[in-house]
Amino acid sequence: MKLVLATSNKGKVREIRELCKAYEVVPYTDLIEAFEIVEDADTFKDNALIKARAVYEALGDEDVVVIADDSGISVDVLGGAPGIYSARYAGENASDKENLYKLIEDIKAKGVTSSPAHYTAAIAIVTKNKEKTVHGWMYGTAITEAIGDGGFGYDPMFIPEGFDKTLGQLDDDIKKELSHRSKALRLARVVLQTL
Ligand SMILES: O=c1nc[nH]c2c1ncn2[C@H]1C[C@H](O)[C@@H](COP(=O)(O)OP(=O)(O)OP(=O)(O)O)O1
Ligand SMILES: [Mg+2]
Repeated sequence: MKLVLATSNKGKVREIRELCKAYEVVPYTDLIEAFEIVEDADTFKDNALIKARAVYEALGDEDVVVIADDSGISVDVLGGAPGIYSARYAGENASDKENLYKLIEDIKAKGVTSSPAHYTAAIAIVTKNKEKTVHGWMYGTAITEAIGDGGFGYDPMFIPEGFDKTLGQLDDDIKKELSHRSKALRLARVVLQTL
């Protein structure tokens, strides 16, 4: 079965491919022109559904299976920010680096050098007559330094629980075991088997 990913994030495509080896995983931008999808819901789940539905409809092939991931980081000392706003924390078209450095500065402004934090991933699966969502979480510590260049997004400032290095430094295989996205995709694979 072919899975079409409703994302334009290359880091997600790489990770989802690695975690869904039994499927042919194709970003929707390989099939049709990229278009803007307004992610204006107030939960990860509803934003994932918005993306998956938008791509399902745009493809115009009722037999296709579309998967979307909406995810983000929540920092305790910031009351859970940036959460669903993670991708636009430093502004509408902010880069990963701009978002990362803004988060570091905002944690520092609280007078601390680290804070408990967690990542959330909601995965939506949309196909003919069916919409399903699953979630996964990864807990750890957000630090006020960026170390390493592995992963993507906020990974250089995130130390997963039980480790003393950031996801920027740790091997990809470790993130693959523990991540919010891996956990959600494990559940998504169960749903896919029922299609
Ligand atoms: O494993 C992760 N490691 C580091 N950072 C991460 C991760 N997972 C999500 N994040 C951050 C990146 C982005 O700032 C936001 C996701 O925003 P989100 O809207 O879901 O994705 P996006 O706009 O990059 O791509 P798209 O919407 O096309 O799927 O959270
Ligand atoms: Mg997005």
